[in-house]
Amino acid sequence: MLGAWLSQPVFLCGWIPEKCPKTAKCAAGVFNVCQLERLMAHELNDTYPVRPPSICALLAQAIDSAGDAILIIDANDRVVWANRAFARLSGFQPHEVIGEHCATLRAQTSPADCYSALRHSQPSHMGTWQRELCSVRRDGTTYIADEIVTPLWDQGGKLTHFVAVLHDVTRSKEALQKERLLASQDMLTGLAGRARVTELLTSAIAEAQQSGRILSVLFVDLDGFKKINDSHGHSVGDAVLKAVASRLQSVIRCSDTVARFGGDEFVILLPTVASRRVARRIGMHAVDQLSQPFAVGIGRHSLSASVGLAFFPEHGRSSESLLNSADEAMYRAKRQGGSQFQVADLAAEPMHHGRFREISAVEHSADLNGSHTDERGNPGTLVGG
Ligand SMILES: Nc1nc2c(ncn2[C@@H]2O[C@H](COP(=O)(O)OP(=O)(O)OP(=O)(O)O)[C@@H](O)[C@H]2O)c(=O)[nH]1
Repeated sequence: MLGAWLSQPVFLCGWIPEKCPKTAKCAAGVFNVCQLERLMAHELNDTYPVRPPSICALLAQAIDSAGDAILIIDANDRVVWANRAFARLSGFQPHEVIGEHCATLRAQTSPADCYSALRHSQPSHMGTWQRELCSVRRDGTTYIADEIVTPLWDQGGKLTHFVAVLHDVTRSKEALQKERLLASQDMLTGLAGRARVTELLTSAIAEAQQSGRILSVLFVDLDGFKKINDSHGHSVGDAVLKAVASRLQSVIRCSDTVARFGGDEFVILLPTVASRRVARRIGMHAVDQLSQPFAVGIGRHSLSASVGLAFFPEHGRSSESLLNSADEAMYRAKRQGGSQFQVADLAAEPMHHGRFREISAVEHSADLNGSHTDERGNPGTLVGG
């Protein structure tokens, strides 16, 4: 890191040619670049017929040409120097920021974001601080930079400056945020996404543990959905997925959640269901709803769904194990011809554990020893409304 070596006088002394009579003294001493330059100009005049190039100028040129933005800030948080990459990143020309307080460059001005405040925090083993900061550009937009801050000390051990090397991470941060949003919300149907429902399930498990209320998860997978895409195109497939989402929402209460887990898979979370019988009824209702033809565009499209149901705690004590159990039951429904509903069955040989995460041996044994219900769903039949 450029910022790191700026504070290393040994590196600068290494520049001194072999003939330098002061090499040993230089290597042992602590000099800043301009002191070193003065020393060399003075001491080497007799040795060298041609004066060496100015180290200050060379370093200034090197730092000015660096790819990452570099700021030098004094101990009172005022900018004393900025390079060209900083101008490209922020839109501020060096003369516009020199003399300014660093807080004027920040999107939010928190005293903790100032450089002088870093003195109170522990630096890394390299003697630097690394942090991520949101700063403001000249045009008012913001950028996020990974910043490595190196302190500079004088000969008396007093902190005089900070060198901040800023690496722009705005794009990767935005991509990550977009990815998170996509995972928390499904853009096509507007339903919760996989990450969101997993989060909700985890907190519902914690609440069910406290309250002892019944919590269940339904895993819904459409049967033969690929055929709709293949025969009528993706846009019809998309419209059918949206219609599936609204039909599934019609079978739940507002305290429940329907999520699109991915592709043609949906999850229904019933965090506080009145009884196991009600949960089974909702599962069968979902099968029934999705077996009614979908009128999309000019055509009517027949579809069906396989649904698996798992209860906390008997079919799993974590979000992953519950989802695995519901998924396993859904696969059993599919293997038996689809368009039906099955309850997770711990007696059956697990076929698909691990699709979300392997159930741990402890968890599985806890499941086997738990109060397993003997209730089963009736495949394909709708009981009640
Ligand atoms: N239109 C559309 N199709 C999607 C989307 N996401 C996934 N798919 C398609 O959904 C299909 C899911 O594959 P499968 O689960 O094998 O489809 P299936 O025909 O229902 O198979 P079974 O589950 O075995 O009955 C694939 O063809 C994907 O291309 C989407 O957002 N829109």
